Amino acid sequence: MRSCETGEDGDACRLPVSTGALVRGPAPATRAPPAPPAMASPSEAAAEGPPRPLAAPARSLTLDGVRDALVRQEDTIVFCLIERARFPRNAAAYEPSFSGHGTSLAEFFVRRSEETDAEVGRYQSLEELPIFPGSLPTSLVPASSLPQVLHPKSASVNVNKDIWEMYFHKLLPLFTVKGDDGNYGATLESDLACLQALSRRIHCGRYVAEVKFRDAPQDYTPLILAKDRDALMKLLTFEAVEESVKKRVAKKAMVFGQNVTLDDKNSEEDNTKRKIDPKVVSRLYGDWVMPLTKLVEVEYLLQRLS
Ligand SMILES: C=C(O[C@@H]1C=C(C(=O)O)C=C[C@H]1O)C(=O)O
Repeated sequence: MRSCETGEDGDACRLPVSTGALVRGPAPATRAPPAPPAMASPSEAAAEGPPRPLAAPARSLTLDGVRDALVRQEDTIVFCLIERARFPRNAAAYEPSFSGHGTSLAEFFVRRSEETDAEVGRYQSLEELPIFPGSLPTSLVPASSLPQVLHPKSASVNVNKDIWEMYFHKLLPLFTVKGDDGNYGATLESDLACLQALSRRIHCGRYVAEVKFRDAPQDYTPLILAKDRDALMKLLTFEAVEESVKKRVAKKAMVFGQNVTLDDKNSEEDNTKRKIDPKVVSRLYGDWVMPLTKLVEVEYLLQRLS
């Protein structure tokens, strides 16, 4: 876990074990020759490496349980954004090539971090999906056999490329101030924490889709067979839930981002200076996090019967 965790419970942003959270499979593909800097497309990413075999469905997976996990992950995401907002934009870290390298410093850092993560077994958990899955080393940690709940083919849905584009090109300019303090290492560390938190949340869409399918196979099956994306999207959408999510994350940004002081006189004034704008967090969810979660749900369902 990275530095933006709230502290008291390092594993609390995960799905509870009863929902099949600690889902593991064998390590991803062994290291390939040095990969080109271009990112894999979501479909390429899904295609890379053998599908990880999954065991029999856990009976305890419920929509309420997965939604509870999503609520808890909101805390992690808001704290991660607050951490990143401590640094200015530091745009030089994202420029296409640095010191003769074919990638940005950001991409270089994420690729190297993911190699280490792969070696320590991070991606044996199906809740963790790499952003650059193409050339990862094998895990040094033996895979353990924990309950596995996702459908093997659908489990590899990976929209990390879209998350990367959204984060760097749309979101970052909305919550960081222009400027450059040269502190690129810490900045990128906190970017990666944001990306991983967003990725975990958005790919929870696979668990949501699995539970929705199991709850109503008679509704989903004909739409899956007809490959009717629009109808699937309509069926899995709950607008009232989405409205509550947007309101709750804005409130969390307001509460977590306030300056807490012991001085009653100053506290009201300080509270107007938030560490992150609640409207940005609400927009992040409304415009990107929830649509991408639903895209994951649809993609998962389309492969659910194969
Ligand atoms: C995740 C779900 O599916 C959809 C996506 C939501 C989200 O990303 O928060 C909320 C409601 C649904 O429209 C769900 O039903 O809980």
